[in-house]
Order: sequence, then C-alpha cells, then structure tokens
Amino acid sequence: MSLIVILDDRSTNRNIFAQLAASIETNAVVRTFGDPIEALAWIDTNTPDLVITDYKMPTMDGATFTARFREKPDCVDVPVVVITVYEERSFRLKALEAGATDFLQSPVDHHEFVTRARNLLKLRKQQLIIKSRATSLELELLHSERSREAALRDSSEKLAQVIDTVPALISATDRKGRCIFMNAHKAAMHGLDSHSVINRQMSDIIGAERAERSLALDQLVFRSGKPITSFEEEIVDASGNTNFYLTTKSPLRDGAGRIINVLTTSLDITDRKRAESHLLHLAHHDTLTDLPNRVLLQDRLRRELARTRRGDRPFALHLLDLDHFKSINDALGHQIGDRLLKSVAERLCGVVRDSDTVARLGGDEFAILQTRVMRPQEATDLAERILAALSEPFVIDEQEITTSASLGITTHPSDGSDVDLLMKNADVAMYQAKAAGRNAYRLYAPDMNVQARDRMVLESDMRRGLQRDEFVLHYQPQIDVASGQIIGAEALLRWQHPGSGMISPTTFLPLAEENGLIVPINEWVLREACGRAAEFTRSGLPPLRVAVNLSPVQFRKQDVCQLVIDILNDTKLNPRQLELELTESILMQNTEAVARDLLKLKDLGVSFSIDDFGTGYSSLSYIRNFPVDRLKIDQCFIRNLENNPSDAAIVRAIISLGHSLKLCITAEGVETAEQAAILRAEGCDEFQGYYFGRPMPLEDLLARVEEQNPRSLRA
Ligand SMILES: Nc1nc2c(ncn2[C@@H]2O[C@@H]3COP(=O)(O)O[C@H]4[C@@H](O)[C@H](n5cnc6c(=O)[nH]c(N)nc65)O[C@@H]4COP(=O)(O)O[C@H]3[C@H]2O)c(=O)[nH]1
Repeated sequence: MSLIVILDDRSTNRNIFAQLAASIETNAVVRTFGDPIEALAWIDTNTPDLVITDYKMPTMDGATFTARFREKPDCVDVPVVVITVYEERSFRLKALEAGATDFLQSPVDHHEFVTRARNLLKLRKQQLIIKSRATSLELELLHSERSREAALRDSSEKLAQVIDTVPALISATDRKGRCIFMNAHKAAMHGLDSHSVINRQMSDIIGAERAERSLALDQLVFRSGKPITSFEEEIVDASGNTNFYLTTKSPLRDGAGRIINVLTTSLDITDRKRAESHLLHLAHHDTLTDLPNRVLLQDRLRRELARTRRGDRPFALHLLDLDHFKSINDALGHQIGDRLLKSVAERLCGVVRDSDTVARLGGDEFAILQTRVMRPQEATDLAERILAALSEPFVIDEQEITTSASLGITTHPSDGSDVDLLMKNADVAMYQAKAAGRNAYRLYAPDMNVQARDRMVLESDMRRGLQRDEFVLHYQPQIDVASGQIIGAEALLRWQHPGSGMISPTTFLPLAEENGLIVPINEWVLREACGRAAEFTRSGLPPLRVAVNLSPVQFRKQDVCQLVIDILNDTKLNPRQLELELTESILMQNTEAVARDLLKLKDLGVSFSIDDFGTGYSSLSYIRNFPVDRLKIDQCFIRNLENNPSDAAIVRAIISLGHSLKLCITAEGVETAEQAAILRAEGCDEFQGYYFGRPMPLEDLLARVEEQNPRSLRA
C-alpha cells in the first residue's frame, strides 16, 4: 500500500490529481490538502510515500513547504514532486534546494503525472526495502559483533583455563627476562600463583641458575627468530623433587611480525624417562642378582680399554665358574640354586672395590672387572679373596651348602687389547683352573691357548671316535681272596686312536664329563660289557661278574635306571652278573632319586660298589641309605701299604667298618705279593691290581679264566 499526499489550494486540481494518483496502483491511498500548514500537521503523525504539491499557494509556496516537510523525521527520502507554472529556473532551483525530487509543468499532462508518480513510488519502495535491509544488516552486524566479542572473550577464558590445567609448564618472557605469562601449573610448581608472577624477573621465580640458562636460550630465539625444538631438562620443584621435561621455546610476534616474547613449553616426561631407564636397567642387568649382565660388562670393559689407551691404567678381568653348581641345582632344586647364586653375588660384591664391576654372565658364571691393577699380584690377591669368600659354607633354608669356584684371570694390556680377546683368554685360564682340580685360579699364559686348542681337537676326535667304533673295552680280573680264583672283571675303557694309538681314559674322560660326551660313551660301555658278558656265559663259560663304571654326569643327564633295564633286556645278561661302580659324588647328588633308582635295580639283582673309597667323603653313614654291596679301597692307600703305617691303619679301618655294615671289601691297585699278604691278613675279600693281572682284551681274560682250575669255576 502506498500513501500519496496531494497539496493544492485549488479544489479542482486536487480532485483531478487525486483521481490520477489513485489510478497509479490498485491499493494506493490518497490524502488531499488545500492548506500546507494543515498538511504539515498531518504529516507529523503520518509518513507519506509520495507528495505532490503545487508551487504557488497563498499561505506558503511549494519550496517552503518542501523544506519544512524535509525537516520531519522519516521524510528525508520521501519523493516530493512540485507542480509549477513558472518556467524560470530560479523557482526550480529554490524548490530543488528545499529538497524537491522532481517537477511537473502546469497544466499537467495526465499521462506524465501518472508515469512520474509511479516511477517515484517504485523508487521510494526500493529505497524503503534497501533501508530496511541496511537496518537489519546493521542489527545483524551489531549482534554478530557482540557475539563474536563474547565468543572471543569466552574462548580466551577457556584457553586460559585449558592452559592452566594442562600438565605442561607454560610461560612467556620478554626481552628483559620478565615473566609476562605463566600458567597455574608452572607457577604452582614454584610455589606461586599465576597472577603474582607477572612482570617479575624469571630469576626470582625459577631461581638464578635455571633462569640464566633459560634466558640465554630465550635470547637465542630473539636473535635467530627461530624456535628451539624439544630438548630434555631436569627441573627441581618447590618441594625438592626432580622431574624430567621436554622443553620447546618459540618466538611470539606482534601484528607487525616483530618478536616480542618467547614462549616456553615444557612437557613432563618423568614417567617416560623412568620407564626408559627401567628398560635400560633390565637390558643391562641380570634379573636374578641385579648385577650387570654380559652386555654391560662388555660396555664397561670397552670404556676401561678406552681410558687405558696409553696403558697407564691396567686392569684385570676375572672369569669365575662355580664348581659342581649343576649338581647342587639338581640335588636341592632350582629355588635353592637361585638363592645360592644370589648369595654368591653378594659375597663377590663384598670383596671388590666400588670402582670394580661384578657381573653375572649367565648360569653359574660370573665376571669381575678389577680396575687399576698396577701389579699382577693385586689380581691374584683378589682371586684369593674371592675363593676364600666362596669357600665359607652358605646357609640357605637351614641347609648348609658348600661350594667353590674356578677362576681365570686376564690382565690388560699384557693379555689382550680388545674385549673379545680378554674374555676368551680369561675363559682359557678358567678352564685351566678347572682342569687343575677346581677351587683354584689361573693367570692367563699364552701357552694356555695351545692347550685350549688341543682340547678342541680332542673333543672333535672323541665324537668321531664314537661314530667310528674306535673305543674298546679291556677287562681287569678281580680275584676272590679265599679261593684265589677270578670271580669278576672290571670293564675299563680304551680308545684306539687312529693316529695316537691306545689312549688311557684318564686322558679323555675328564673332558668327556665336561662336554657331556660321557653319556653316549658310557652307554656304549654298558651295552658292550653286558653284551660280551652275556655272550661268553652263553658259550658255556662260568658266569663272571662284570663291573662297569658310571659317571655322575649320567645321573644328571639321563634316566640311568631305565637305561640299565633296557640294556639288560636287550643283551639278556643275568642282572646278577652286573655290578655298577659308583663314585661317592653320585650318592651325594639328588640322593633320594638316586636311592630310588638303585633300589629298583637292586631288586632285579644288580649289585653296586663304591669306587675309590677313602678319597672322597668317606662317610659310611650315608652308605646305609643305599643298597651298596662292596667298597673298593682306593689304590692310593695300597701303594705304600708295606711302608706307611697310617695307610695300613686306614685300610684296616675301612675293612672293619665295611664288614660291620656287611659290605664286601675289594682292594684296588694291588701290585705286590706283600700288599696282597697284608690285605689278606686284614680280612680283605677281593683283590684287583697288576699283581693279579692288568686290564686286558676280553679274549685274554677268557683264556685266563679257562686256565685257572676250569672244573671248580664251572661247578
Ligand atoms: N698303577 C696301577 N694302576 C692300576 C692297578 N690296577 C688297576 N689299575 C688302574 O686303576 C684304574 C682302576 O679303575 P678306576 O679306579 O675305576 O678308575 C678308572 C675309572 O674311574 C675311569 N674309567 C675307566 N673306564 C671307564 C668307563 O668305562 N666309564 C667311566 N665312567 N669311567 C671309566 O678311568 C679311571 C682310570 O682307568 P684306567 O686308566 O683304566 O685305570 C684303571 C686301572 O688300569 C695297579 O695295580 N697299579
């Protein structure tokens, strides 16, 4: 709807113009006035969309009316058409100055009136639309600006909260080293609040020393304009706790791109560092004893080598292996074994200096890096202290355990200039200590390598010998003292070496015991001895007893009981013809299991003797727990029997104690008639020794058996 005002003092004109105006659009509303004052009064409360006014009116001309009209609110933009008969420019100018929009020449052309009026109304409407758009845009803008401000305020508050709560230390400093911002977390760490620190010198907040370092880095950022990417640092908090942080420093710039502050952000990585150092510790330490492991020892050796490049700080490497640890472990169980290893570790740590390193290399093998060894004697002194410390019995779970160790020592610079060589040479020396009877130490000497190589050759020859049937058995007769007849024989191993001829078991068996080859070797011995004995018994010869040596290693590594049963079944030998020779150490290890096995075999008819009696524990009390039939007095007591009264006393004691336990007594190593006479007089039951016959091939033994009163033996 458009509101049109017509002002003309002549009623005819008013009517005509009103009609023309009403025809402009269907819902146009036309108001006519004859008096300008009246019109202006009405306009006070109404805003027309178009005004058409005559110029020449009696009370007020059209220009004045237009000027007054324009003063009214909302009327500034309303189109005003002035109808004038005057053609002079001065009237038109006056009307234009007053704010007229357009002119119509009187007499008015109706078509022109309608066309002009319609165009002006259209213009007016567009103006109104634009105005209202502008207003709403303004409002929108105002609103959006307000909300943006609010959002900004909101987000910066939130940001501040976030910055305060993140577990990071955040602060910014200016060129003068003053704090311009610090999050609550960092301020609290220094026992302060985040507001009180603003504008204070960083040195007042984080301490002079740290501030000096931090500000020096800030200056670097100010100068270079580049951030300092993450570096790790340790920070001590107000309570004195040290934590680890990953710190970054970045420049903060103003609108013109100038660096005004440096932002420092530190992330707490203490947990990560602790996890890392725990992993590092695990990688370098033995889990059982917490001693350094092989990796760490090698690392320390390398460092020590680097330090002693000029040879002014010699050091020693001790390799140590517990003697017979395996037996202890098997006999008493792994838990006790582990506790023994821990106690050994403690004792070792107790005898070294702080600057030395005690390491566990695995199993029962330990190493000691002894630093600053100016004379070889310092190394041997330590070795002696170690052996002494380990020889004291250990008490674990109320059990007393005795152990000892074999130690190999290398020194730098004389025995090696790199880690591998030092380790290898110490190993060689340790083997020498073991070969020397254990519970000993050896300083490495270059010729030990030759011996080590010999051992390697011997080992591979032994394996080959086993495959190629190079082993043979010799049999040494055992004589019944009462009848003087051969009643049995001990099977003794010989190695028919293709290059070296017949080799004694004392040359290769200790190595076979160490490397485990004794297991297949002894299995072969048992099968061969049982097989041959069964064979000659089947051939009609008297049922001689055959004695076979067993090794402690076999009891640890295989089911001896089952093996003997299988071999007896396979060879069909009467179990009563088989005697198994045991050493005292077999009975001392895993006693219950061994006793069970022996009893089982005893039930089948197998007999047992204790070999080398008198040289080991020589305690008759434990023998009662085993089904032992015979004691074999070691040849060392027989050798000087005629001349040495104490040997004679020992032999007498063994015979009488053995008899009291209903054991048969065999004397080994009888070489002379005098020895035999003394032993017979003391009541010995059986003889074995060169005097009665050396170990010999089976055929020779059988010939001897044939020779001796064949009838009595076959009876
Ligand atoms: N000086 C002297 N020596 C005599 C005399 N009578 C016997 N001998 C030697 O003394 C050793 C007796 O065997 P052993 O004490 O069981 O000692 C044996 C035994 O412990 C071990 N051995 C031998 N054969 C085997 C075997 O098949 N298995 C196992 N596990 N060990 C074996 O090797 C050791 C040495 O065996 P061999 O060299 O054959 O040495 C044998 C034998 O030749 C004598 O009158 N005077």
